[in-house]
Amino acid sequence: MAPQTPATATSDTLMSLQGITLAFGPKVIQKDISFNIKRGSIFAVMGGSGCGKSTVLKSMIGLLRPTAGHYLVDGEDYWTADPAHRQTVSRRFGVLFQSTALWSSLTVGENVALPMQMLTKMDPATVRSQVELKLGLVDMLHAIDQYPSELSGGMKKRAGLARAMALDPDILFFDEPSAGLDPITSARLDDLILNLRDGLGATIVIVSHELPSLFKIADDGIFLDAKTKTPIAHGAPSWLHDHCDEPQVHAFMHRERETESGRTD
Ligand SMILES: Nc1ncnc2c1ncn2[C@@H]1O[C@H](COP(=O)(O)OP(=O)(O)OP(=O)(O)O)[C@@H](O)[C@H]1O
Repeated sequence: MAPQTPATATSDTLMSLQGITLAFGPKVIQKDISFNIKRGSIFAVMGGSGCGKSTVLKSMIGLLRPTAGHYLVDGEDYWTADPAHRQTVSRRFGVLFQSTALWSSLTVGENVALPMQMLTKMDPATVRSQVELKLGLVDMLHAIDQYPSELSGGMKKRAGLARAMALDPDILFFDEPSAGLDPITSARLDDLILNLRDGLGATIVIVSHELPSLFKIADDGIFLDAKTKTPIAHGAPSWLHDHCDEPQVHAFMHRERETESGRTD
C-alpha cells in the first residue's frame, strides 16, 4: 500500500510544513517535507539514524531556517513573519532536548524558574508557586532543591519536562524523551506525555525511535529516509506498522516491535 499523503490543512491544523527543504550550507538534509499537525495531537518524526529527525525539530522551533518551503503556525508563515511576531509564536514552544540541557550549577527548582525570570516580569513569589506547580505535574516537587547530578535519568527527563512547561507552552517538542531510560521509566514518561495532551490540551511533536512508546502515544507521524532525503511514509505509527509496505518502514516498524514483544515471526 502506498504511504498516506498528508491531508490538506483544515481548521484544526495547528502547524503545517509545506515543501520544506532543510540544509546545512550546501548539504541538503531533507527536502519536500509536507505535513500538517492537528491541534491537540501527538505527532512523531521517525526514521533511521542520521536521516534528519532532529534537524526537522530544530527548524520547527526556530533554530534553522528552511532553504525552501513554508512553515505555518496557526496559518501564519513563521519565517516571513516580523521578528516580534516570530518571538510571540516561539513563546508558545516548550522544548525538551535529548540531553535535557539542565544547568548543572542550578538546582531543579532554579532550572525551572530560569525561563520565568528571564522572559517574564513575574514576582519571586509567583515564580516560586509556578515552579512548584510545574514540578508537581511531573511528580518532582520532592527534588526541587536537588542538583541535576543527584538525579536519575528519568528524573532528569522529568525536570527537563517541567522546565519545558515553565512558560505554559501549548506546543511541546520532545527529542528522544525516552532514550536511555529503562522500559518502566519510559512507560511512565509516556503516560506523562499523554497527560499533557489530554489534561492541558497541548500539541506535541516527538522525535523518537522507541516503538513501544510511539505505538502507545503518537496519533500521526512522518517517516524520513536518509537515502532519498525525503519523507517516504506518513501516518500513525500503528497504521504504518499494519499497512505500510515501504521496505525500510516495514523493517523499522516490525523488527523493533517484535523484539520488544519477544515475537519472532
Ligand atoms: N550543524 C550541523 N552542520 C552540518 N551538518 C549537520 C549539523 N547538524 C546535523 N548535521 C547533519 O545532518 C544529518 C541529520 O542529523 P540529525 O541529527 O538531524 O539526524 P537524526 O535523524 O536526528 O539522527 P539520530 O537519530 O542519530 O539522532 C546528519 O548527517 C548530521 O551529520
